[in-house]
Amino acid sequence: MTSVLQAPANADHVVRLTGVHKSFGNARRSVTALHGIDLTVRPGEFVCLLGASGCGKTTLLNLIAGLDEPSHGSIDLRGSRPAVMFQEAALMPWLTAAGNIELPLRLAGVERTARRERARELLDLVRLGNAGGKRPHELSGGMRQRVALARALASALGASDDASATSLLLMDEPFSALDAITRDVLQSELLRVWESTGAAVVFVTHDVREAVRLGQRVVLLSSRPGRIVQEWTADESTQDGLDLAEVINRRLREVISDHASA
Ligand SMILES: Nc1ncnc2c1ncn2[C@@H]1O[C@H](COP(=O)(O)OP(=O)(O)OP(=O)(O)O)[C@@H](O)[C@H]1O
Repeated sequence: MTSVLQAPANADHVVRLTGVHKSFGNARRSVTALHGIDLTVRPGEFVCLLGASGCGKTTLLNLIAGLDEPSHGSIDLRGSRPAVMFQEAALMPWLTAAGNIELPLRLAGVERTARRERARELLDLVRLGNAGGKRPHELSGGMRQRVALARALASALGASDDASATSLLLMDEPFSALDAITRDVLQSELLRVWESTGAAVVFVTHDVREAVRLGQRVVLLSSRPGRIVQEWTADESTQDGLDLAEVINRRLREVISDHASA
């Protein structure tokens, strides 16, 4: 059975996946990307999905975003459609930074003064208060991703000052194309923005250190098909004096070598 449900208003989650399975292709040439995924994300939670290339991270994010449908299983989503942020900022080149942030509000029918005000607030939030009038080609890669983050927040939170804890932001390796220094800065910025908005975040990465730095929970996926093999909480105590990133790295290497020898 396949279903995408709207949860009741008092749900304890922003999204809950139960037995989610996704295959591509037809019966003769079918690829099982995801198998039996059970995952609950609570309001305001920051969850990192970690896995090797091709393990189904993007497929999972697309299903949560409603860009694709599961072959089996259910996705129980609270509130409005989640906002998505990708590796590339994908800004409209003819619009200013402020215009790009206003776009989802415009599409949602928010009136002009309210959306301008909201765009200004969000530009300040991502520390681009002076760059609202610039077009994407005038911005650095890091600045473009800040605009994309503000646009995603506009989409997730709308024009309301009430930064609702029911909103959900999906991020697909948003910093992986940036240099190490810019990535480091944007990771800190994202944590600050997450704390100040209260939105739940599902963040896809193949970088263990990034997952451990950002996530309250790190969920490890295996490959072909993608299954959840283990998950850790950020405050978890580890044995043998290893830090959590090293523990997860070891498990990731085991998962990759199991897959290679299968
Ligand atoms: N539209 C599609 N048609 C056929 N196969 C697909 C399609 N989309 C994804 N797949 C397959 O599903 C599996 C998971 O792909 P997905 O892009 O979700 O992985 P990923 O973990 O996000 O990879 P990466 O980290 O490299 O982006 C892969 O084997 C991929 O080839």
